[in-house]
Parts: sequence; C-alpha cells; structure tokens
Amino acid sequence: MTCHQRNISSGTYGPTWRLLRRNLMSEILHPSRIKSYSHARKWVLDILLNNLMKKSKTGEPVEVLSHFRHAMFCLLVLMCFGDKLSQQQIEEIEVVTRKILLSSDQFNILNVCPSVTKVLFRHQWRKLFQLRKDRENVLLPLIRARRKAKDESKNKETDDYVLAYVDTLLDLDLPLEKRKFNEEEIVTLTSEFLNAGTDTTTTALQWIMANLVKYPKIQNKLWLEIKSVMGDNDDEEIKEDDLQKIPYLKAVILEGLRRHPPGHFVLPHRTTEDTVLGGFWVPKNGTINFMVADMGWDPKVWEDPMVFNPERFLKTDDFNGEVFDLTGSREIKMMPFGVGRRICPALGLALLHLEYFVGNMIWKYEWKAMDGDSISLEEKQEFTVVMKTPLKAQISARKKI
Ligand code: HEM
Repeated sequence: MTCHQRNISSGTYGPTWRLLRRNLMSEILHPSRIKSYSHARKWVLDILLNNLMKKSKTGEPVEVLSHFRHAMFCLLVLMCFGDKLSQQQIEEIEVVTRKILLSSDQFNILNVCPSVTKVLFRHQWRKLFQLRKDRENVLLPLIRARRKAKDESKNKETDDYVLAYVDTLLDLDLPLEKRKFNEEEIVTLTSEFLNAGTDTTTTALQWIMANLVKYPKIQNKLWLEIKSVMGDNDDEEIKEDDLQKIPYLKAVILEGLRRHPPGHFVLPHRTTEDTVLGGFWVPKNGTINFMVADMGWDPKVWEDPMVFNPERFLKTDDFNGEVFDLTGSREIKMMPFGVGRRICPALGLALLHLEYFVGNMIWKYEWKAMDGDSISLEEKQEFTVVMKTPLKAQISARKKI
C-alpha cells in the first residue's frame, strides 16, 4: 500500500499516513497536553457517577457497559473537537461512527480490485457511500466550526482554548503532497480516533470491574489503599496526582490487561524483508500477527496465569527490581498495546483513563454481584474480546467509617 492508497472499508491509510497520524497523536497525547484535559475527565466522571447512581436508586441491576462506553465516547469527542457538545450531538456522532466500525468487515471485499467490485457489488458500494455521507453530515459541521474558532483565537492557547485533535489535523502540511488534509480525510481520521479509543478502553474497564465484583477481597483491598491516600475526603474525586500514590490500583489495571487484553491480536503487520520467525520462513510483504492473549497466559512466564492476582505486579523482584514495563522495551512478557514502532500511540492516555475511572468508581461505590449471580468470565469476539454475559452489578454509595 503506498501513502496514497487506503483501505476502502475502514477509510484508513497506509504506512506514510500512519506515521504522520502517529506524530499528530503524540502531540495531542503528550503528558503535558493530557493534563490539560483534566477538566474533561472530571466532567465525564461526574456524568458517569450520576448516571450509575440514578440507575442504582431504581433498585434495578446496573448494566455497566453502556454507561462506560458513553463516558469514554464523551471524553474522546471532547479531546477530538475541543468543545463540550450536547448529549444529542454526542449521540449522533456515536451512531454514525459506530455504524461504519461495525460494518467494516462486510465492506473489506471492496478493496479487491475496486473497478470490478464497483460493478459486481454495486449495492454494497452504495451502502458504504451512504454511511460515509451520514458520517460527513454529522462531523463536517463540527470540523468547520472548530476551524472558525481556531482562526478567531489566532492559534493562541488560552484557558478557554485547549488544543484538540482536530486542530492538529487542520494545521498539518503533508510533506510529500505539499498540501493540507482535505475535509473528507479529516472526517476519516477523527472517526478513527473515536473508534480506536472507545471500545478498547470500555472493554478493558468492563473486564477489570467484573473481576473486582467477582473477587470482593481484591475490591476491598483496593478501596482500603485508596482510603489511605484520600483520608476523610469522601466528597473529593481521586485526582491524577493521587493516582501515583496508589500502586495497588496500577497492579489491578495491569492484571486486568494481562488476563483480559481487549484485543487477542494486534493489527496485522507486514514483513519488510524475507525472514525466519520461530523456525518458519516468512516472505517479504507477508502478513504476520502476534498472539497477545496467549503471551499473557503463558505458564512458563506467569505463575497460575488464569488466576486474577494483581499482587504479581507488586513484586518488583519479578521484573528485575523495576516497575513493570508495558512497552516491552526491556523484555516482552505481555503486550496488550502492542510493542515497538506500531505500539498503540495512546497507551499513556488509556492507562490514565483506566486508573482514573476504576479508582473513582471504587472510591465512590461498593460493587456487588446480583443475588445468585456468579459473574461469568466467558468471552465473545466482537470488535474487541468482550464479556459474553455483560456485567450487571448492584452498587451502593460507600459509607463513612
Ligand atoms: C485499553 C485501551 C487500549 C488498548 C488495549 C489498545 C490497544 C491497541 C493495540 C493492540 C494496537 C495495535 C498495535 C499493533 O498493531 O502493534 C493499537 C493501535 C492503535 N490505537 Fe490503541 N488501544 C487502547 C486505547 C486507545 C485509545 C484511547 C486510542 C485513541 C484515543 C487508541 C488509538 C489507537 C490507534 C490510532 C492505533 C493504530 C496505530 C497504527 O495504525 O499504527 N488506542 N491499540
């Protein structure tokens, strides 16, 4: 695939674009920039906690997945477009971007010789064009409004104007083509940002919370550690700086990602030269992938690998005295975000979101299984590997002690 070619169904582009987009994302995902979104995280946390509480007051079980997904989506929309949009606008974006994500498999065939498939599969093409049009109708007005706001603020970052992902896309000069992104390309890239970040983080959140419900002792240990940091500030939320003081929370998140990585494989990679891997010859341009889940479950590397045991990440002697390195730069024991050049560009952001939301949900509420419910950890493959029986829980506000 050259830099001009793209995957027709997903609308994503080849290696050169990937590199550009990675640079753009690292600008928006730089730790100092991530910090400037703390108001957004607090806003979304309040929405999430309020929704959970309202639901729990009805006495019905809380089906957490839709709440988590909506919260993650709101947050990424804000990082993407820079403005707090109305709930209706956010829902419209969610519908159009999700439709494309969920139907991408059925359009993959259109990548094979488009001139022929345009005749053979013209109904599929029509359907794809319609989905893209619907997405444009919702996203283009937002992109144009952001361009206008950006021009008006003359690029100055003030308290009210925080850089958004769309700003970096609008600014970029494409070095080879000597032009800027056109609107259609910006629509594709913003949509990819939202899709890549929502299901992955939501899935991880659900698996981690399911284990905390299933194993109340682990939940209680986590809550006590949070309490030792937060003291009697029951009304306060755990802030980002507090997260560094709660090592058990980090251990719970890492164990969740090891035991239940949202993707059991990474994206397909391509070899740049003939090579031998594990005794198998792989020709240049061959497609390869990595068995992410199996690495995290390897009994040669992990003791009792199928047991949910966050303590394993507290024993630094297992990691040569250092904190566990998720990037795999020293050694690869698990790789839920991939490793190397293609590692997930949002690893830092995703970890922060997981720690922040899990920490605060446990700090504010006690989570219990529904009466007679044993919490099944059976899996199902969707866009990510999700819980076959989505988590339902009974939640109650923590009592002061
Ligand atoms: C728990 C959450 C997440 C997990 C487990 C995860 C995992 C991954 C994995 C395994 C890859 C493929 C790496 C490879 O092919 O070697 C990837 C790529 C990617 N991720 Fe994430 N991710 C998460 C969150 C996010 C978020 C929040 C965003 C955006 C805001 C994001 C954006 C992307 C993008 C754009 C790519 C494609 C990079 C490329 O094409 O080279 N991810 N992620």
